Amino acid sequence: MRELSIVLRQIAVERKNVWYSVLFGYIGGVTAAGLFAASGYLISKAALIPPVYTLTLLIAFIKVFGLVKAGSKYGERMVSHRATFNILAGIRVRFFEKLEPLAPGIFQKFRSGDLLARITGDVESLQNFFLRVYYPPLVLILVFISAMLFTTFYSFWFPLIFAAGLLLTGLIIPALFALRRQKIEEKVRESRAILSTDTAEVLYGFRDLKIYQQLDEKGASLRTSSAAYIANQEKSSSQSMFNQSVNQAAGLLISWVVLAAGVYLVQQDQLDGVFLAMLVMLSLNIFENAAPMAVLPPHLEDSRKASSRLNEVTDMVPATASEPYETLTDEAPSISFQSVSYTHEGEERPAVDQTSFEVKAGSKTAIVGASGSGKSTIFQLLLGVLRTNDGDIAIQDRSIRHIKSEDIWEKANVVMQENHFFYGTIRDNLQIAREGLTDEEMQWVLEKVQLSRFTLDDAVLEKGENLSGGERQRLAIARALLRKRSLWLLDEPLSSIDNVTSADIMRYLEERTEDATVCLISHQLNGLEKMDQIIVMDGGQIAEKGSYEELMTAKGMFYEMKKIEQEILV
Ligand SMILES: Nc1ncnc2c1ncn2[C@@H]1O[C@H](COP(=O)(O)OP(=O)(O)OP(=O)(O)O)[C@@H](O)[C@H]1O
Repeated sequence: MRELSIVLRQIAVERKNVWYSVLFGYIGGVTAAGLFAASGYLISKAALIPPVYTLTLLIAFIKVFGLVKAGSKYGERMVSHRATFNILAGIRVRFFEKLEPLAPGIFQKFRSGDLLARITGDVESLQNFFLRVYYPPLVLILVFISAMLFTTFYSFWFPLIFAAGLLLTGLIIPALFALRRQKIEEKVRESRAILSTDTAEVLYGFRDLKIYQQLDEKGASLRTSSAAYIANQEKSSSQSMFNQSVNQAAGLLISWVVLAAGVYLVQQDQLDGVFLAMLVMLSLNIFENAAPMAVLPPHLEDSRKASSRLNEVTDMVPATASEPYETLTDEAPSISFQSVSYTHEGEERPAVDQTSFEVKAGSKTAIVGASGSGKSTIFQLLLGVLRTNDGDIAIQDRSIRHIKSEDIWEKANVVMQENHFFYGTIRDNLQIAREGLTDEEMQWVLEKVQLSRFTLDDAVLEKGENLSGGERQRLAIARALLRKRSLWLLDEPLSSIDNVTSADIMRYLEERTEDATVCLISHQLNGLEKMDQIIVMDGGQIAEKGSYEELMTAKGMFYEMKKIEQEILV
């Protein structure tokens, strides 16, 4: 049951609606049984030609039962569904709250399609836990107990038959079917996850698949996984119908037993024959309600599996700061790396290996080096997205272990190689920089990054698909410029922009970041002359560091890189 804690906790929050569901369910069940029983009694009694007022009274009873039954069934549906939607909403919020701190590293463990299947399919399937597993058995047992108590007045045999029937239809038959259902439900879940993963891959990789003419092949594989999911769902539904029908047949059989017992008792003069139809009708009604119990174990199993899959994600321990928490001031920060090492999950070679360097407050540092030398990993460690395996990082002389990542993100302007853009307008994408931005401020900054040909109302498609790589980079810089922060982390922010535009924007950035601490990752070695410090990375380690002049005089790696760049440019 531990795995169901995610849903049980939300049910506890909804306990008022849960109790109402049970109450309305019980009233509905008892009045439905009363309606059937009174109808049976009315038919038998009418055959004996009683006084009219007896029949009138019985008809009035039936009408009242009918009305109360309809009202309470409606009430039960309403509160139980309200509870279910609230429970699902609560689970989704909880799941997202847990997911948020895991977000940067989550894709190392889960594929996005699989994660989507968990967030949508698994959460959705938990609706069956409350609606079919949690409260209906309670209602059923209460109605059965009431019916058994009622029939005790006629003979002790009836409650015994009812109890045996409840055992058969509520426990034995569902348990017998449970195993078969388990297998098919497992297949449904598996095929749903495969379909979701395949769909996400085709959607994300659509353009490349088209260019590499692999779309037909991927499309065919997607159709196969979709057909497998549909087939498994069909099998699951028909099996569920079959199980319910068998349980219903068992219920009818019990009603035959009630009839046979009743006939015997009438013959033995132990029961008035006028009650026979009433008892059979009562039995027919309550065993009809027991039929859905056949699908209870699979729903329970399904909910257990769905919860476990959700727990697999939420049980991941996020890389968080530990107490005592330290907060950063708004001043330009100093940064210090002390023998920092980090190895990405699943990798053997450290991406950053025993790296130490200092960045003075308000200084400008460039990090250069071959592709894969660990430059971006340094930024991720600095932002607290990744936590060091070894060594320590300090910002404003405070260990990053005690600084919440949100605090670092709050203080930093980050422009990465790839930045996310939302579906909407240029304005929507700039407004996330900070609250209260005016159109004038946004237009002004667009001019500064040479995007003045765009208006604030121009559309931006998902992930900025309708913008060129360079335009996306400039829009990301514009967004950062609007934030006005004292720490700038720029990871090749101008790599897709032509040299002239890039030099202009760089000049403007220099002006705007005069007092800020700037760390710039760059493949271009031009324009680094003004940097206070250049760090040259090689295979996760610092090969050399110093000012431009120092490195050029040392004639080391930087000097060689610069020579190669010049040869290429000539
Ligand atoms: N999420 C990840 N999972 C596993 N390995 C990773 C991950 N990200 C980076 N790496 C590995 O870590 C090493 C350093 O990568 P990093 O992105 O820091 O290099 P980089 O110097 O920024 O490269 P580039 O200049 O191409 O951006 C590389 O060998 C890379 O393959």
